[in-house]
Amino acid sequence: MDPFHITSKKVLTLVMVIDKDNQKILLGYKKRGFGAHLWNGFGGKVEPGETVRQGALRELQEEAGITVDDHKIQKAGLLLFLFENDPMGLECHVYKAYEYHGEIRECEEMRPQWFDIKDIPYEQMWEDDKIWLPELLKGQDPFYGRIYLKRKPLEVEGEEEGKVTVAAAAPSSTSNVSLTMVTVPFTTAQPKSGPFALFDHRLDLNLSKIPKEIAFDGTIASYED
Ligand SMILES: CNc1ncnc2c1ncn2[C@@H]1O[C@H](COP(=O)(O)OP(=O)(O)OP(=O)(O)O)[C@@H](O)[C@H]1O
Repeated sequence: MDPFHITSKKVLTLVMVIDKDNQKILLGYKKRGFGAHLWNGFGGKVEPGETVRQGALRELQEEAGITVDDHKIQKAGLLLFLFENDPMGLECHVYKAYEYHGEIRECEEMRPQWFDIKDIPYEQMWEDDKIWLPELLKGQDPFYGRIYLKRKPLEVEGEEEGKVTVAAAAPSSTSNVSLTMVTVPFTTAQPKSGPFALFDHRLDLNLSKIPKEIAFDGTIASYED
């Protein structure tokens, strides 16, 4: 049995806000939940009754306090995250925006901060971000990626430098009930890049050749712009 076979998916969004003039990117430090203690774009689960784009705009507003005009948020890609021995995949719709309204502010889930594009903290981000984010920044989008992840062992060797409370990866991905908060040590030797390690990936930079409906693993991803 293929350990990466999925039978269902959750639909998620991820918005990257970029200041082209100053060559900066807005990232948020996730304070709790799935991906806690990692820097990432802003996003979350699409709620019933909203389009993927509406979900992306809502999450950006909730997590960073800012809004983007509907026509100014551009689809940058579609990523399918597959976790070993987890039948639930995550279909992540990635957007980019170069303009926004409002004041950036912190909330109880995310702490936003601008980073120089040349100093993106990839070592404290999901390991897959370093696969696709450089392509987005180079304008090599839209892309379609399949990202295979394996749970990291919780035990770490080496000198202990600190403790971090993370959501231990339980089989059901983002479902809150399946996450257990545990405190694990981290060291300088261990990248603080979350509970999953990148196992394999395929990134296709030629999304325009892929039909609007992409069939994979017996399910259909709707690709809206
Ligand atoms: C596996 N590799 C990954 N690489 C890069 N980004 C990843 C990711 N896996 C999940 N993400 C993003 O992390 C956020 C989780 O969102 P998440 O907190 O679960 O959603 P939401 O805010 O709805 O949750 P609440 O239930 O309200 O806490 C969401 O933007 C999603 O796109």
